[in-house]
Amino acid sequence: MKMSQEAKKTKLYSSRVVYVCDLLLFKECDKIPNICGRAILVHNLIRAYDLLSHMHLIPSEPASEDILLSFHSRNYIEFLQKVEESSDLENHEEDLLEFGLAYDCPLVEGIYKFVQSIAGASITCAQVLVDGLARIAINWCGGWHHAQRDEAEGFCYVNDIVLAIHKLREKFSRILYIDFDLHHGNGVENAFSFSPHVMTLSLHKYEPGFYPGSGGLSDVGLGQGRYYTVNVPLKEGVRDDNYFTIFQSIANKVWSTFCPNAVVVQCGADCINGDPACGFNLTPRGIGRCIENVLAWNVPTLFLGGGGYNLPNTARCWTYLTSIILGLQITSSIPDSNLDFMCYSPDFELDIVRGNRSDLNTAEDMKHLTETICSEYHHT
Ligand SMILES: CC1(C)CN(C2CCCC2)C(=O)N1c1ccccc1/C=C/C(=O)NO
Ligand SMILES: [Zn+2]
Repeated sequence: MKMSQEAKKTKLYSSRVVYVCDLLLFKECDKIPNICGRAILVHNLIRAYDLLSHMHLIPSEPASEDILLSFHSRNYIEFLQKVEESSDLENHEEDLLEFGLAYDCPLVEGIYKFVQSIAGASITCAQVLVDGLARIAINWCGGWHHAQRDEAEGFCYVNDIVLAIHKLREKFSRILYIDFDLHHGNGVENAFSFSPHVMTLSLHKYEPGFYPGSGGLSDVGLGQGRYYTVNVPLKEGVRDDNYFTIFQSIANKVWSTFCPNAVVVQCGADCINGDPACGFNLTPRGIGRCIENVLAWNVPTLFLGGGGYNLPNTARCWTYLTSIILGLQITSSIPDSNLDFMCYSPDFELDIVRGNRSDLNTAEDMKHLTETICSEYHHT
């Protein structure tokens, strides 16, 4: 049967990697406190390594009110719209607090437009995967995993991940969410804790008093979703080999039992050595090995950003991960054509080496975690 032009075009894209390239989005993303300037730094480094020419660049569409309401409450969304219009914020004090817009989620200028833009980028990527226009999509401005249905949390104002997974559910029946961020992906886990269609797997630092405090080993999901929530609580200082070994064991078990037909990966870079969050002792190569495992599954996959407070290191990490996703070898010396070249001093190297701090996760800890988690499947 002769292939139509449209089908040929779609066929062509299906092996492609789509990358959200939108200067307006980068500008909005740079409004987020603590990571101001990060979005364009990441993009500039990816461009300096000439990786853009290997990807299909797409602009981002802002999310409509209806799409935002597919997860967030009407109260929360209408409050964001109201606050954007009003100039006198004084008498909104208690409302701001009620919707989490304080402390680590201070009000940002034009907050509703900001939320539409941030959410829209990940949803645009999900739409590309649903339409079969590509097998892989990347949005380093996404990954805001703490936002809850009716409030901002942990400097996440909108849960773009939940909205993107909701969009993917239009076509895919079993979606695996993997969260490599240093912090537990509580917002995404909460949204799907009752669902057997979305399995959430989060590896994170877990110790008394460490934010957000959820994501313990016994946190396995609820009701129909029991055993579709997987948490890997780790002590501080974890290194590449321990991390990759436990990820590989769990990921392969999840692959063979859950058989996902789509994957969403949150690549928060605050787990990398040198981040001020100072939690784990990983390097981009360690995370790179984990995503190589995911890429080998060959199912539609969406890659998102997340935390990452050492801005040059976050740019190094996500540029390296982009090269892994593209299957390209890139040099470790930062191209001096890069606009922000001086940010990468004193080494001007892409590689981030691990620190000397010890890995508090003992071999017994890792064995216990692996056995407990991998044995869970006898119940289902
Ligand atoms: C204020 C920032 C966002 C910045 N920050 C950096 C700056 C210095 C050390 C780590 C935090 O720990 N923060 C937080 C504060 C309160 C609640 C959550 C977070 C972070 C969440 C996160 O990264 N999720 O993936
Ligand atoms: Zn984080």
